[in-house]
Amino acid sequence: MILRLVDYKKSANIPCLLRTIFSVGPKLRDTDPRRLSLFHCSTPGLPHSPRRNIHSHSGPSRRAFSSHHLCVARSSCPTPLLSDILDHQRPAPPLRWYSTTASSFAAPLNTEQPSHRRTHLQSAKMTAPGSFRRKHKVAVIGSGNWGTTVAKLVAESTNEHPDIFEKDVQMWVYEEKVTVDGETRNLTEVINAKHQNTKYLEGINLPTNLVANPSLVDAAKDATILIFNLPHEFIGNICRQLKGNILPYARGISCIKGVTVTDDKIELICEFIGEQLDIYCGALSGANIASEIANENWCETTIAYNTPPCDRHVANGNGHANGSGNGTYEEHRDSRGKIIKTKLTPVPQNYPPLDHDVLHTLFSRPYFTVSMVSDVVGVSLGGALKNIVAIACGFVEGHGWNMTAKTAVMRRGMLEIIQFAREFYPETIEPATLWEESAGWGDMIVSCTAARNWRYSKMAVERGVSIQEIERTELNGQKLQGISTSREVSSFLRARGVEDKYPLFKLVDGILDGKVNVNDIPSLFRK
Ligand SMILES: NC(=O)c1ccc[n+]([C@@H]2O[C@H](COP(=O)([O-])OP(=O)(O)OC[C@H]3O[C@@H](n4cnc5c(N)ncnc54)[C@H](O)[C@@H]3O)[C@@H](O)[C@H]2O)c1
Ligand SMILES: O=P(O)(O)OC[C@H](O)CO
Repeated sequence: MILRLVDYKKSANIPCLLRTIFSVGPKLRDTDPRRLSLFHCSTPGLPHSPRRNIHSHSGPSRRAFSSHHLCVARSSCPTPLLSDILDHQRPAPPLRWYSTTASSFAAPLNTEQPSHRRTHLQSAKMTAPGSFRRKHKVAVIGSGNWGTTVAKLVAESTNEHPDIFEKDVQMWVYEEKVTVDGETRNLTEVINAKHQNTKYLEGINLPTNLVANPSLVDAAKDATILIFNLPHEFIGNICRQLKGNILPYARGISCIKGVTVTDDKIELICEFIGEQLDIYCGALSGANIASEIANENWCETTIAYNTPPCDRHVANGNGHANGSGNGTYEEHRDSRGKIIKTKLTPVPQNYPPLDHDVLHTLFSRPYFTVSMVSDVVGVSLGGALKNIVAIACGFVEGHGWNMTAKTAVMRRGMLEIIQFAREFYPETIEPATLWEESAGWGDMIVSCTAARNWRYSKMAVERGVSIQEIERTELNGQKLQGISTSREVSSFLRARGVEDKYPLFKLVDGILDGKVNVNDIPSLFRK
C-alpha cells in the first residue's frame, strides 16, 4: 500500500493526523512507512511550503506493498486546490482518494472532472525532487525584450533549485552586431561578457548562469524544457530548424503572443509548436511589461499547461511507474478536444515529473507571481487578440480622445475576444480565464494603457505616419505583434465570411490598410 497524504498548509497537527490515519481502517495498517509521503500545498499567491517525506515515521509494521494506492486529503484542503490535485494526479483504478473528515475516511472524494478553473498551486508528488537522478535542462528560444527578461527569471530559479534544474540556462540569440563602447561586436559575445543584453534589455544585469548562444540547435540540445519567446512571425522558421534536433520528451512553454494562420486555419502558437516539434507545449501570458519585470517590479502572470497523461508520474521516481502507472498509454487531447496526432514520448521517470509543480517553481519569483490553469485557449487568445485592441486604443488616444473612450474600446474588444474563443474553440474555452486571470482583463488593461502596441500606434496617429513606419524608426529592432495579428485574424475571419461579427477587429485592419479612419470607431457602438 502506498499512502499519499495531501495536506493543506504546514500543520502542527501532523503527528496527530498520522496517528489518526494509522488507527483507522485495516487497509491503512498495511502501509509501509517507507512509502509514506507528505505533501504540503500552500495558499494561492504564497510561496510553496516545503515538501517533506516522512520516511522515518514509526508507523505500522512493514509489509510488502501492493499496487494499490490510497490518497488522503485533509478536509481543510480548499476545494479549488483539491480539484486541482485530483485533476492532475488522476488516480488510475484502483487508486482511491479519501478525505479525512473529522471522524472517518469513509467517503471517497469525488474524482470527477473538477471545476473548470484550477488556480493551481501544487500537485501532489510521491518523492522529493532531490531523489531523481536527472535534472531538467532549460533553454530559452529568443532574446528580445521579453525573451531576455524571462530568461533572467528562469535562470534565477534554476540557480535556486539545483535539485530540480541544471543550473545553466541556454538562451538562443538571433545573432546581430551591436556597438558597445565604440566597438562593434556580436550580441552573444556582449551578453556573455557583460551579462547584459545591451540591445533589447539595456541596463539590466543578467545572472551569470544565463548563457547566450547563437546556435539554435546547440542552445536547445538536451533541454527538457524549451521556452519559446520571440515575435510570432519567426516561430515557423524556428520550428523547422529545431525539428528532429530536440529531445523527443522535451516540453515547451510559449510566451509568444500571437496566433498562426495558415491556409485559413487558425492555430494557437503553443499548439503549432507542439505539432511541429512532436512535443507538448503550454502557454504563458499575462499583464507583463518586460522592462518592469526585468527591474523586479512585482506583477503576476498565468501559465496554461495540461500535463500530458503520459507525464503524470504516480510512482516514486525510481522508474517503477509513469503515466497511468499501469503501462498503458493515454492519449493527449488538444484545445479542440481532439486526440493529438503525435504520440508523445513520456518524460523519463528519472526526471522530476514535468507538471504544474515544476513549472510553477521554474517561473515563480518573488516579483513574479504565477497562476497555473489548464485553459490553453483563454490564455493564448487573451494574449494574442488584446494586441489588436491595444492598437485601437492607441489610435483612439492619438486622435485626442481619452480614457473613457479607451474603456469603451477595451470593453468591446474583450467581447470580441470572448466571442472569437467561443466561436472557434467552443470545446475547451473557459471564458472565466479572460475575466479572472492576468492573461485576460489584466493583460487587456496594461496593454491598452502602457505597452508598446498602444504607445506606438498612438504615436503614429499623433505624427500622421503609419504604425509600420513607427515600428521601423522607433523600436530599435523590437516588434509590434498587433499589426501582424490584426492582419492574420482579419484574413482568417474574411475567409470564413464572418468578419462583420467582429467590427472592432475589422476596423483596426481597415485603419492599418488606410481604408477607414479613426473617426469611424464610434460608429461601432451605435445601435
Ligand atoms: N516586451 C514585452 O513587454 C512583452 C511582454 C509579454 C509578452 N511579450 C511577447 O513576447 C514575444 C517576444 O517579444 P520580445 O518583446 O521579447 O521581442 P522584441 O520585440 O523585443 O524583439 C524582437 C526579437 O526578434 C528577434 N529577431 C529579429 N529577426 C529575427 C528573425 N529573423 N528570426 C528570429 N528572431 C528574430 C530579435 O533578435 C529580437 O530578439 C512577443 O510575442 C511579445 O508579444 C512581450
Ligand atoms: O509591449 P507590447 O504591446 O508588446 O505588450 C507587452 C505585453 O504583452 C503586455 O502584457
